[in-house]
Amino acid sequence: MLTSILVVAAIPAIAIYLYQKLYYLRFQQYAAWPQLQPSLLWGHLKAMNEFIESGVKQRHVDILFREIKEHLGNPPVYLLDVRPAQSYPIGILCNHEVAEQVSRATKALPYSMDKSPTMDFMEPLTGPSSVLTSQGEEWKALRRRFNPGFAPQHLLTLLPCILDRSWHFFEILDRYAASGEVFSLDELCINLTFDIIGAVTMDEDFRAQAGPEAQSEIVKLYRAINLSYRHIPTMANVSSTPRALARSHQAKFAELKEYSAKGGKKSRSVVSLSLQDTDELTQRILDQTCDQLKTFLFAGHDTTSILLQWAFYELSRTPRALESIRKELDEIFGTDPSPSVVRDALLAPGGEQLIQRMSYVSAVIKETLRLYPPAGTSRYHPPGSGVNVQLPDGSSLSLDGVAVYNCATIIQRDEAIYGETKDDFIPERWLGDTDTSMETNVDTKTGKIPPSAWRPFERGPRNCIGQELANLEARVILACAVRRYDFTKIGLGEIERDEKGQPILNEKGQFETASQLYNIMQITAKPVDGTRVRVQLTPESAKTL
Ligand code: HEM
Repeated sequence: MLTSILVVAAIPAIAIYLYQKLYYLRFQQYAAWPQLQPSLLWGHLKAMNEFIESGVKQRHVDILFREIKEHLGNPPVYLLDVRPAQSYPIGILCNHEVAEQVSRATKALPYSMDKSPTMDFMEPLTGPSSVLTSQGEEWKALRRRFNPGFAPQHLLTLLPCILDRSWHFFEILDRYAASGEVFSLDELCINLTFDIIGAVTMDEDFRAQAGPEAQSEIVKLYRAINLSYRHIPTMANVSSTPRALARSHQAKFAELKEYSAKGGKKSRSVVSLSLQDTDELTQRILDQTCDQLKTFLFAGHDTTSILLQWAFYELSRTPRALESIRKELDEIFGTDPSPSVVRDALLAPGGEQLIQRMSYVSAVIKETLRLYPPAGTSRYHPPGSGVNVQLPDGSSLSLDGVAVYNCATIIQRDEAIYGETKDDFIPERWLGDTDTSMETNVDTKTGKIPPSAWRPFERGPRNCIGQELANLEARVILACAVRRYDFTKIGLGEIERDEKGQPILNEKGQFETASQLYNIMQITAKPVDGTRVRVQLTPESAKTL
């Protein structure tokens, strides 16, 4: 009897305790952060849902984050309390100076802040020991091991391979130009960049562009994995495909063992670098190498293919930019627009210097990655770590316990930096500072754009190891393609025409479009419709046939 009375009496006390605890978590713990009005039970989940419902539901979270930031009056950072959906809140970093403090090395954090557990969703794809998600000394050792494979001088030796793989791409485009068929540029670009990264990582020809019959199993598996992330991945498809990948990689290692035994350790492919100094292929080494291969294969093709799609699309609706890029290429390679002319010049002695002269091409790449960064970084330190950042007003903010996200989509469209043209495709803004390398990226001559306000490859020690490869691929492919083809977007983002069937040029020098092409989240940020296009040979190219 007494026990029952005590239990009944304890209920209000427990309820009050729980209420106070929840009240603290929702309204006090992170009160220093700008944020939407939280609800006691749901934090910001309900409010976020209202934002999701107010627009196209599939849109990429970066677009949603941007809308919330504008709603909040453009603070430099803000908080989304997504507990209990996740055990920690998310901090959206919208200001380049704050983002820079998260990504740079400090005395206390020589490899910058740790990667966030929000990255765990990548594990089925990249494995537990991936260079992308590993931390501390383990990460440093991996990075050191792979750096030689991405040194600028070494990358130039890949030029013949990049050009060779690109040839299939141009052949396929020629076929589509002849048939007039509508096709997915996404599929073509993915297959192209997969073939290139296959050669770089494994010295392999995956024949991704050779059609479903001839494609390597790995290509099909990656496609399946990627699609499984389109919606919430089901355990079945996410867990089985990487296992199959692992089997496939392990078969490769057996070959490699033989290859190494013959003294073939000179290659700088990821697989060779991963196994260098290895005398015995233990299961641990096999597993670790497999994780790195999975990481490089994925990270090395997906993002670059997105860059190409958006670049072709933006050029197709910006006649001024298309004219400028073609003019630059005419000046460098002569007026014959055949890709073979560009290839021959690039492969001839001194060809590398021609790449350095492609300022406008680089500006197009830089501007495309500014508007449509395919990826970002997220970092986390648990409560009590003592990690703070300084906000632009000089105040200090604790990041402890918050998974912070450097939202490049927001940062790279900051009106305070890019002005009223923040949402417009203007490659010219980069002329005079077309260096796409994050290490050497410097202020423009006018000093207007701070280096940290352009961060598609992220910055600091955990920046993208493959950025120079991506830049090289994109420059070579654009240089060969933009004078040969005219792309026309079909469906979403299609150009509007007047009653005479002519495109309508707006005051920004771009063709008006009837709707807007946008990104969705499919691991990275990619165009929603796979970039459906039609392609034609340019009149100059048609003449050379
Ligand atoms: C346009 C193309 C690319 C973009 C926009 C891009 C973007 C990024 C970003 C934002 C990160 C940081 C991710 C994070 O902190 O979670 C990153 C890391 C990484 N990227 Fe890329 N990437 C591109 C191309 C490539 C290529 C071609 C490769 C491989 C050859 C590659 C391999 C990697 C790897 C291995 C990391 C992890 C680096 C580390 O933590 O040390 N990426 N990339």
